[in-house]
Amino acid sequence: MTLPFFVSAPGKVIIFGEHSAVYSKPAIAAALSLRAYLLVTPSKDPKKITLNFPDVELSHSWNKEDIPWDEIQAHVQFKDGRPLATEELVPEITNELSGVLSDLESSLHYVASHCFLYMYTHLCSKEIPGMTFSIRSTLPIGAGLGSSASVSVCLASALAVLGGHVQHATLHQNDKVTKNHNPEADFIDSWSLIGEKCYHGNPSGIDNAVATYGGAVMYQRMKNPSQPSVRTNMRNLPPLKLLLTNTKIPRSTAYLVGQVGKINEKYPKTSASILEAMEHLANDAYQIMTRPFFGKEEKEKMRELVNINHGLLVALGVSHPSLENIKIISEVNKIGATKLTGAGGGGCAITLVNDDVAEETIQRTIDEFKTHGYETYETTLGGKGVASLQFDLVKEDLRDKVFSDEAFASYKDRFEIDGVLSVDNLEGWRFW
Ligand SMILES: Nc1ncnc2c1ncn2[C@@H]1O[C@H](COP(=O)(O)OP(=O)(O)O)[C@@H](O)[C@H]1O
Ligand SMILES: C[C@@](O)(CCOP(=O)(O)O)CC(=O)O
Ligand SMILES: [Mg+2]
Repeated sequence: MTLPFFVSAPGKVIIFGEHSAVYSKPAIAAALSLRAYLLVTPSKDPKKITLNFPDVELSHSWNKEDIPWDEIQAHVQFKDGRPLATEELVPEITNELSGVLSDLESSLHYVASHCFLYMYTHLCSKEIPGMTFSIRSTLPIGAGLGSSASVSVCLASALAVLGGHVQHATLHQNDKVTKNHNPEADFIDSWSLIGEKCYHGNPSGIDNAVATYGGAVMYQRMKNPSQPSVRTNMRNLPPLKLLLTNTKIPRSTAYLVGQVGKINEKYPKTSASILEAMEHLANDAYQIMTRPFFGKEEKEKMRELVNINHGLLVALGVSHPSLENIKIISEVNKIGATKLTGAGGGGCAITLVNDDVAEETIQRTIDEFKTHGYETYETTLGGKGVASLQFDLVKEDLRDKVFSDEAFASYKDRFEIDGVLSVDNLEGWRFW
């Protein structure tokens, strides 16, 4: 195995169907140009595994020998010689890992480390020398844009490569269009869902699917968890002008998904009707978005559906005053239709901007958002999926800088990270 190397995966925006996706209803989402990057370098001490996750202020090392490899691997299931991503996390493994995790005090650090070790102990083995795993992301964290899934996909792909289950990515972006059957990406997707299970408990799988394959999809989890989810690529995403605005109100997806679960238990019939409405809405949106002609009438319907979807999410109790404020401001300025995106409770909102709005009005609205402390992102939809960057594929004069742990840790913001590493600009990135 040649070290160092990078992997990278995008965040996502759910256009229709968050939360209902967990209940096996269809949802539509697209990958973003904002991404997570994971750098894997050899550890100075080959017995040590180190995590450097500065975005969440986590820096932690383990001695590889302290991991109960034999006890854990006794529970690992295999299929075709590769570790199998199970339907549920195996409680015995989580229990074995708790001993190695006992010195992590914050629950955020515990969850992130558990996620790493759970995948590491399945996909790698004690024979593989120690390494340092450093993650930086251009995505806001805990804001509804799938930062957890992009990290899960990065970890799944890097660990699958290290364990020898998957080869490094080889495709140039344009080759991808012709590739319909992709077992390596499927393996990464299945393991990143395990990562999402470590973060959320009950993920639908839409976030990690989008982070793995990129582009835009209509996604539906099956009611029977042993059946594979249905993923329909939406190759020709209509030209949607979207504003993505972050309230910066922190929230946890696991908590919000749990709250919707409680409403579902308390008022099963009422909640079933809301979820069914979301199902019809996502199907209607899919029909409209895939029409050969996407004109004024289609755009108007999309805006109506955005408003209805937001209303249904409010009914499930996952909005927040700041999200309502973004909705009010965009309506007062008549720039378009707004809904929350992702788990809600804070985090981000999307605004589907009307065609005829003057650029000046959009800018004025963004400035008004700013006065409330909100941040609006310029990003494109339909971003590229999971990718790897091998040392040898980068131009010789750039290698030392690109693959330096110190340089990677020193980038001040997302612009500096993308300035060096962007999958669109740096030569050498390959896609699975
Ligand atoms: N850059 C990062 N470095 C390390 N961990 C991260 C990073 N980005 C996300 N995570 C993990 O994902 C969690 C946030 O996931 P979640 O609550 O699902 O929000 P979202 O996926 O909407 O951003 C964080 O608490 C952290 O454990
Ligand atoms: C609420 C949900 O539909 C999306 C969660 O997205 P995020 O973690 O808030 O980015 C949950 C899921 O689909 O797993
Ligand atoms: Mg998440």
